[in-house]
Amino acid sequence: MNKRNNFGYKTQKKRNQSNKPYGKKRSALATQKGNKIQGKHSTINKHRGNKKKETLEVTCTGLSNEGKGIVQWEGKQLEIEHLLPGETAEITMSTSGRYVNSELKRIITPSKDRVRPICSYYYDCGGCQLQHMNEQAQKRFKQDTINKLMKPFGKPDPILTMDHPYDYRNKSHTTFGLNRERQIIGGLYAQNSHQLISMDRCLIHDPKADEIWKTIKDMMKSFKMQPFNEDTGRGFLRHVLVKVGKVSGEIMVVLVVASPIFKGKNNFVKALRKAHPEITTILMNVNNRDTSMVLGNQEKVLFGKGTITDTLCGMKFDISAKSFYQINPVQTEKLYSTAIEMAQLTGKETVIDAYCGIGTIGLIASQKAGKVIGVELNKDAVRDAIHNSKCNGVKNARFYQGDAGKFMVEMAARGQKADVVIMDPPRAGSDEAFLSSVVKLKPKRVVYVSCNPVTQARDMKYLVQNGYEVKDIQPVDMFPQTVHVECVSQIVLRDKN
Ligand SMILES: C[S@@+](CC[C@H](N)C(=O)[O-])C[C@H]1O[C@@H](n2cnc3c(N)ncnc32)[C@H](O)[C@@H]1O
Repeated sequence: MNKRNNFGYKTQKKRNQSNKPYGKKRSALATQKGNKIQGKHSTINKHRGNKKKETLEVTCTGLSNEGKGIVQWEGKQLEIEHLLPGETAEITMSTSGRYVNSELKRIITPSKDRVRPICSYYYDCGGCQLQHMNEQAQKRFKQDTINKLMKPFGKPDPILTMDHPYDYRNKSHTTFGLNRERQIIGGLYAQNSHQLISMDRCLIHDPKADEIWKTIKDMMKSFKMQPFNEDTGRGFLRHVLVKVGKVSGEIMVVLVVASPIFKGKNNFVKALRKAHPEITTILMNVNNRDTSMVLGNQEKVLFGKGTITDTLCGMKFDISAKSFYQINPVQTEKLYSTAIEMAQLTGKETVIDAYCGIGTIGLIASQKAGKVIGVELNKDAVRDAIHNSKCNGVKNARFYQGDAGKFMVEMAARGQKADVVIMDPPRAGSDEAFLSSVVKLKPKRVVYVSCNPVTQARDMKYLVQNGYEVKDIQPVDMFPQTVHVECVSQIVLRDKN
């Protein structure tokens, strides 16, 4: 058994021993970012000299953007996971060459914001980073993060939080491995690693998804299905992806396998459907590449239509295995309603839905717009968007496959017009090709939806330097218990332009 102190905190040494997949070793350091080295479970700070492991008493002065406690040490700033502002604690510092690994050992004076995490895997998994904070502290942390990043543009509105901040993820993917006793285990990778953490419930997943993958894990032995081992390249089942339509109740199960030869697949599908008659479609996805990407290119429908349908803001959306679909539908409705309100549509406008995924925002906006033009890189998502347009009887929307930046450059070169641009790029944000074309097209309003306010603030700065001003900023908590925060902003063309 691992030892925990009063606050449920385990030491790094104990954590490393838990549920390690057979024969797999935790590797040492990860990537270097500026002057900081990011480690697997702990923050590793660059420092000169060779020192032995030592224990220090420190006081936390604030939180980093990643939710880590900031402490000062010998004139340097260290970031310690799971430490809260105002807390005094013992940390261990171990030096290896030029690198110092600092981590929390014992909390001496706990913060009033500290709670015992309700997930028993919290300190092993790393998928959530804020469960040791109460809800008010999580809310304050996210609001402060957005306020700091958006300071050059004005004061953001209060964050829209979730009433029940658990069970919200409509998509989960589980990985399988063998433990030391060579029994099959299933769970999630620890953050930034391929260390499999055996678990039977993730409190932010839809509970149904966890029941399904556990059934699959229990079926594996009788179907002689081995978990795939990344090191040896042997084994069959790599992951199970489950997507749940929260409103429709439809469920998709994707068996991600290492080889297209799936012996006994009909019996497997029959047994799985018998155990879970609520599953509406089952797919096999073949991923035989040496990659950390979950899904491969080959896909075969084993049962059902191969997609699920869900309802969002009163419209129906078909979702494929590979298409992006927001993972928290309760908060997505708040996000989309805010975005469409910010677009201030009157029924006449030409709206660009850039990075449109399966067309959700554009199709919802089409009810209030003259016409919608959607652009998206993923061809499966574009196919879904076109299908979704037809299913909802939308006549004024067109969707195109391609890079949004290139698409906008071509639009600007052809002298085409757009009144409103709604953009929702991936975490990396947009690019100069896209943003400079927005500046050329001069839409009256840009509504920028983002899951990464750091890149959003960078892109907003470009627009502000090129004729736009920020009118409204609304953070939305789409990912409770984690450090992530969604943000939508309304950016308008300044009068003189
Ligand atoms: C955050 S998702 C937003 C999707 C959609 N707006 C929604 O709310 O469901 C970002 C989307 O951008 C797409 N994407 C990524 N890079 C792109 C690019 N260069 N050009 C166009 N789309 C891109 C991704 O495939 C993904 O569907």
